[in-house]
Amino acid sequence: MPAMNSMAGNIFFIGLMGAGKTSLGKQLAARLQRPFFDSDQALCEKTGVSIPTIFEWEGEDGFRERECQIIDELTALSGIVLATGGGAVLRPQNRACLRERGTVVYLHVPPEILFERTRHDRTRPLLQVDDPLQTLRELYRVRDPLYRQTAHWVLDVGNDAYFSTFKQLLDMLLRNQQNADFAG
Ligand SMILES: Nc1ncnc2c1ncn2[C@@H]1O[C@H](COP(=O)(O)OP(=O)(O)O)[C@@H](O)[C@H]1O
Ligand SMILES: O=C(O)C1=C[C@@H](OP(=O)(O)O)[C@@H](O)[C@H](O)C1
Ligand SMILES: [Mg+2]
Repeated sequence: MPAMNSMAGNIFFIGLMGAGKTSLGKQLAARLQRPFFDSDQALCEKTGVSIPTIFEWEGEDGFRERECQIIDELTALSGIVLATGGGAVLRPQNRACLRERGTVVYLHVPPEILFERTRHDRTRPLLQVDDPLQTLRELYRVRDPLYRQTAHWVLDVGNDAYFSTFKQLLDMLLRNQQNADFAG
């Protein structure tokens, strides 16, 4: 694999809960030797409490307000890999920051697969409901068009194994770099 460290610009991951933004983002940043940020992690560090606690104390609206601020701060950095939270695309201001300040990759995964990945997880407040699959289907219905309008690339992950997805991601970045080198 040729070196990609020279690739300019930010890489931002978007997609639903469990799509792999945090895990793939972290691994990609290590591979590219870039700083990695996760907007949820940054919020936890800033507030000193967990995401479920922010939801409990301030509701989803309070969380979205904080998320909007942190996305503005993080997308203003250069040369980073950023994993956003699944709801980051809900606000037009976030969509504009992401779209204009970096290359946005949508990790597209159907709700049924996301359900299998997240069903034992207790850290995502929106999925602590009687029927999380139904919630994921509804979130997919509302958000999939927003992810698509924000993304520069859509990676169809489906049922692929983790390392196969990671390889597809590297291939996509490499093709993009070669195109940019060719155009430049
Ligand atoms: N093909 C895949 N791509 C990305 N993650 C995968 C894949 N298959 C399984 N996973 C698992 O799904 C989970 C995704 O969680 P996470 O990275 O926290 O997602 P997000 O930040 O998008 O909510 C991880 O445990 C990861 O190992
Ligand atoms: O989809 C959402 O609205 C949310 C996704 C979560 O991040 P992940 O997508 O990393 O799980 C986190 O920001 C919060 O629980 C809300
Ligand atoms: Mg995450």
